[in-house]
Amino acid sequence: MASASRRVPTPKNGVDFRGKVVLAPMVRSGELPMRLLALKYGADLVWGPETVDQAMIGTTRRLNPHTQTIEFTRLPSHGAKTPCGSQRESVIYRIHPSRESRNLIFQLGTACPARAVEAARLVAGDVAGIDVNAGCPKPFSTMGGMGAALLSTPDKLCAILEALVKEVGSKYEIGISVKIRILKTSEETEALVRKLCQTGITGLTVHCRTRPMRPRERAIRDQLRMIGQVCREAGVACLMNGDVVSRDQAEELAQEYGVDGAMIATAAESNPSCFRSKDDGGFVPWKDLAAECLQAALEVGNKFGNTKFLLGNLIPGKDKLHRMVSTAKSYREVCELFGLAEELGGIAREVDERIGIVYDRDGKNAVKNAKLKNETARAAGGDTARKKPSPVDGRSVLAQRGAEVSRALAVEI
Ligand SMILES: Cc1cc2nc3c(=O)[nH]c(=O)nc-3n(C[C@H](O)[C@H](O)[C@H](O)COP(=O)(O)O)c2cc1C
Repeated sequence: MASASRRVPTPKNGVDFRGKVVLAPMVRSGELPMRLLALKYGADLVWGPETVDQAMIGTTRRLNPHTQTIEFTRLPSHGAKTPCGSQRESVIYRIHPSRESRNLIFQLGTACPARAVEAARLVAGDVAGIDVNAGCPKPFSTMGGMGAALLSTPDKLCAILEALVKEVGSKYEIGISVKIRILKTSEETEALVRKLCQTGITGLTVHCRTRPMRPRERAIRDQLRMIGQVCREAGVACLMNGDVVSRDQAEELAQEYGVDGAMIATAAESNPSCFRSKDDGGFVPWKDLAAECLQAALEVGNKFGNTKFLLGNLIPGKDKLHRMVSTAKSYREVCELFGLAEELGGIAREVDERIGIVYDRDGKNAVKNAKLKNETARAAGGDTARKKPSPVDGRSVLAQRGAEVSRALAVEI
């Protein structure tokens, strides 16, 4: 891959993007289990999903003793309480310090330098870099002046990056970077990239689509060489993004266009082993990846709904397991569908319990969010709280279904 003549030095606790093939920031798809899988299969760095500054500000950082993860949690913003006065905290961001911190880039959604700094300071000690999202075209992002809207307000974008470099990058010795889209003309993009490279950032990722382009439209690479050149002159590492599907292809493209590395999104969403080169073993079958994803989700106590979403990306839509997983009501049920009840049943039961899912006599789900429901019932003088979940009798319907499915699919674990 291309080497720079002049380089913005890599901060002590940061990472150099040069020579790297990395997992893209993806809301929902880039949660912790997927990042761990991508790292396992050779991603050099992983971006977390965009997190809006205001969502981070006001969170509490704590170590979860069950999972050894760092969680940034907050109480629901509406302030509503259960009748007994307690509130359920939601996890806004979760990091596995020993398995990913040194390779994790936190991506911020922001439109304000002061708020960006306040939010970034909360995670700066736990990550290798802070990235600003200046490429998301979705209305929820652009309406607040964030994401791709920042491409139309380059002075604001530069002010945000400069504030982050000064107040967060230098103090925590990590890199600050930005992810942009290409603009309509090469001249416009060049002017923007030159400006951004003067802010003190260490890296820039360019998604080779313009703001109005849909994800299915092919990425446009004809501005890439110029962007790589401008970044190289300024000593800023440049990653390309858009329609990159594997490590081998990423390395070829980076060489061809004179950029420092590549970022992969949708190809990694459906197969995170795309980061492994052919020589090292190449792509892994989806059944193995789905089972590994489930295991990682249990280990880190991932939100159940998100785990089903991640599995839904890995399991082909036409496979009947896809639908069965999507209607599953507990981790234990998913383990049985995969024929993994023996290996993972114990931890699945534990995690289900922690997230408030209990089973009824038949081994089916009894109550979702049982803790909350029990609290409500207790406060209202009801008796739901006294009912304990019964152990599963014999061979449950779920177990039978799981065994059938895993036989049919010959899931090899
Ligand atoms: C499910 C999903 C979520 C995404 N979320 C983000 C995000 O949080 N921040 C961001 O900068 N881009 C986000 N993107 C865009 C990707 O990072 C990437 O730029 C885009 O998908 C193009 O890369 P690809 O052609 O490899 O898919 C998202 C894309 C997908 C598919």
